[in-house]
Amino acid sequence: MLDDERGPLLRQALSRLDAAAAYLDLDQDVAEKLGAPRETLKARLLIRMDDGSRRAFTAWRCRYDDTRGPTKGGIRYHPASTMDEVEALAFWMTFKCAVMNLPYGGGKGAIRVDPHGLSRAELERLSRAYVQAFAGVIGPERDIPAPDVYTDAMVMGWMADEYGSLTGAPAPAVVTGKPVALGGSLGRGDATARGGWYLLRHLAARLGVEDQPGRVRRAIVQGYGNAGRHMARLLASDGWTIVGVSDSRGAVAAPGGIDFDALDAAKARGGVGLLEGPGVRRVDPDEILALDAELLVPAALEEMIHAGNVHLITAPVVLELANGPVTPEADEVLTARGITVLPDILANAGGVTVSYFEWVQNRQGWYWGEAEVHERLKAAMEREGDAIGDRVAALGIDWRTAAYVHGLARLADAIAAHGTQTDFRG
Ligand SMILES: NC(=O)c1ccc[n+]([C@@H]2O[C@H](COP(=O)([O-])OP(=O)(O)OC[C@H]3O[C@@H](n4cnc5c(N)ncnc54)[C@H](O)[C@@H]3O)[C@@H](O)[C@H]2O)c1
Repeated sequence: MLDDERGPLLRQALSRLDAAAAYLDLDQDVAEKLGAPRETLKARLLIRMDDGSRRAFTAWRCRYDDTRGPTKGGIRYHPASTMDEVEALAFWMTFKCAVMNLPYGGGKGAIRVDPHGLSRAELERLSRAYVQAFAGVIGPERDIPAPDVYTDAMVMGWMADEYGSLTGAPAPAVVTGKPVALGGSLGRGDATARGGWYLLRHLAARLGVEDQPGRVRRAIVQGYGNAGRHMARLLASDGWTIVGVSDSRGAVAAPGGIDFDALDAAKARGGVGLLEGPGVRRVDPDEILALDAELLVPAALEEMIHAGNVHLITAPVVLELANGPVTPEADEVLTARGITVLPDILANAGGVTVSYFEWVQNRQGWYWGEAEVHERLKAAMEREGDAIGDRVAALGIDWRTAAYVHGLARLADAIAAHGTQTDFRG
């Protein structure tokens, strides 16, 4: 194995694999196969800017493991993206798909770019250039991208269109998270948050945060973006009071709850920190972690909760809508303090689950109503939440380790089912 080629973020992600492996009787083949990505391709995307100049952007696509099916994972547009980050995210996708029992392996992609600095036409040219560069890797049966940070349905629509042009026929199943008009699934827009919300509602009694007469349930949402915004509204619809929110530009505390229309207007004007209203006060982003609350939802980026700020958290339950928002050191602190962390590979798996539904609908050419999508998502979250909860109880371990054990058991079964190991042993 090419250990030295793995970056720090991927190594950190792999430490979760080692922790889970201790609870399973695994063949050596499993560690060897999952210890590094199957392939990571890098390209230099050269596009024409609106002013006539040409600019190059670095891009990657990683297919981490495809034992359980075609690789699946989003594409991120971010100025700080690295190959290491892409590979760590692809590793998480491998486990997330296994945890949810989706017939997929894990992949991920990125372009190192600040999309806010590009015009819409430049963004479209860049997105199409990405598909041109990686057209030999992606495909409905091989590797299926989706949106991630700073990419959305519009970007996926361009990508599906470009792939169709290159191959000579429309192929909607090549990406998920498309606009509904181009074969996207109803219910995909809020699927990540909705999946986390279904999971929380189902496990609420087990976690001690069920609705009870006279009980106030307060939540903090770190990262008021795609996932965080939907989550805040879903929680509020269930009687939760949202007492703090943040984005990359600021944060507010609102002990009496938040007016979401005013918050969206503030976000559109330049960030949630611009929200004003009775009892609302602007605070430093980390300060919201210290607010009195029963639930903290990290929904921004990786490593936002670390050794330097974990001590601020008082909420007894943390639900990870972001990928990798808690560093392993911070995670240890939370576990030692008895705080329950519902891990990313379960808690934010609603997005990829509805992406799977979208792919199934595209392949069938048969489209489901929104209620059917919600019902199937709810069933999937509850089924895997219960199965992981059972491992927590049986093994006396935290939810993250139990989720990894759950996913790893399925991956190990698939690796064994390929059958070759016995051919070479007596
Ligand atoms: N959208 C999905 O379907 C989906 C699915 C699974 C996981 N996720 C994960 O959820 C996270 C958020 O994704 P998204 O699609 O909502 O992206 P997004 O870009 O819509 O939202 C990210 C939000 O985080 C905020 N943010 C950035 N830096 C911050 C900081 N330092 N402090 C506070 N807030 C900060 C941004 O301002 C933005 O509001 C990512 O980790 C992503 O990988 C998203």
